[in-house]
Amino acid sequence: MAADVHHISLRVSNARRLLKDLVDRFHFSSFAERVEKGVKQFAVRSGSAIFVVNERTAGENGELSQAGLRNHESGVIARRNGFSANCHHLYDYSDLDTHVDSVCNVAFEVEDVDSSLERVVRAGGRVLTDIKVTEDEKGSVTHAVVQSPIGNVVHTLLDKKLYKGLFLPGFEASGASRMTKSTGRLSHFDHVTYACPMSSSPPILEWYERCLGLKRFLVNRDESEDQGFIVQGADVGMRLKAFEYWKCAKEGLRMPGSSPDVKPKVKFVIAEPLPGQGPNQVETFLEQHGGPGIQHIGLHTPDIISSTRQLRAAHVQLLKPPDTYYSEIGKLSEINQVGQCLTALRENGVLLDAEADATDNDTRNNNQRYLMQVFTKPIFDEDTFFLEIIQRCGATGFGAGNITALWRSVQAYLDQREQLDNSKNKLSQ
Ligand SMILES: O=C(O)C(=O)Cc1ccc(O)cc1
Ligand SMILES: [Fe+2]
Repeated sequence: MAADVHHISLRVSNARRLLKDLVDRFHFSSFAERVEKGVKQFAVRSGSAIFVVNERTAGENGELSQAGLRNHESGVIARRNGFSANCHHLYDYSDLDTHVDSVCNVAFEVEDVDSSLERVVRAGGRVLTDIKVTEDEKGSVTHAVVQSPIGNVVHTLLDKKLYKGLFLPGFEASGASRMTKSTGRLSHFDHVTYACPMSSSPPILEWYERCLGLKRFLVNRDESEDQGFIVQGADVGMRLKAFEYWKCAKEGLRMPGSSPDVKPKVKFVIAEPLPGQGPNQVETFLEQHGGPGIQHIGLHTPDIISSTRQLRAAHVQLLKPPDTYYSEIGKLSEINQVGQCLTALRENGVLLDAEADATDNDTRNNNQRYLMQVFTKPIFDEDTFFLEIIQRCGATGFGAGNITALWRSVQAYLDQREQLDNSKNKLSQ
């Protein structure tokens, strides 16, 4: 039974460069690392959101790596500080590697790896790395890795109840030159959005429910359970379906980290293109990434205006919504009603969507639940991954207005990139 996201790992060709971006621009703190010959893994955090940046090495896929060490299937074991591990990216699995930078592992902290894995196997899921115990002087951690039904995405299931160390066995505190304090306000992972091929969501939802016990979550109240939430217009066409981990208490399981410091639940969103569309951002992702995978991650902040100001000051490029967004009918009163400031939102390109409550006839309360969002430009070389900054003020889903505007902001960016690439190609011909 999956319970909560422990960390999310990325596999990139230049780990230090991404680390520097996450620290200098997104104000993550660099706190733990595992740097050995041929292996680079860096852990950074902001609030409870932890990214592990793993560097891809040339011969990783089952061949000898640069350090002359084989991957785990060859069974070559390294011993270091009394700690046994294969000389590869720990708590990860690389054989499904893509040719581009990618976010490929959502690691869940579970109550009991044995029973979680048993459930996966019973439900027909594929185990990539069987149960392993890693340990150092601070205790031990049990983990296993399973394959998700989505492209190169895997899930590490880990239990660290018996561990008192900084992060995970095998990692050490970052060297003094790299150790930094988090100065940003990004507090936790809010959601992970997968880009998937057309009509692929039913078996994906079924897999997550059967194997990990995650349950369907309606994106908003206009969603049909069967069809998902369809966002469609002249220039927009996408089907969204979402799921989240279930309140495990109902099934007699205690979540790790239960009160007093329960982390908010992370949601998972599947985005599929709709039939009959022209080029669009979901297809672009599938093409450039070489298959389905994680398209973006929403990071929560308690104050999106101060966060976006801080990010912009650090040269993070945020996508702008269409010019007309803030002058749409009703937008200004929606913004005023919840007590936000149009100028501050517009200045930072932040979108606001209020969740109207069908059962509540008191208009004063109608628009009290809302959310604010903005996308960053892609943070890898290819357009295969970007971050989203999100602040929820009572709203738990996603609003149609914002989704459309987010879609348009991404599409405008991609179209501009394509034009630029085309003119560059023409010049070089
Ligand atoms: O609204 C959100 O935050 C989403 O995650 C929905 C979404 C998914 C994919 C896109 O390309 C654009 C928007
Ligand atoms: Fe999102």
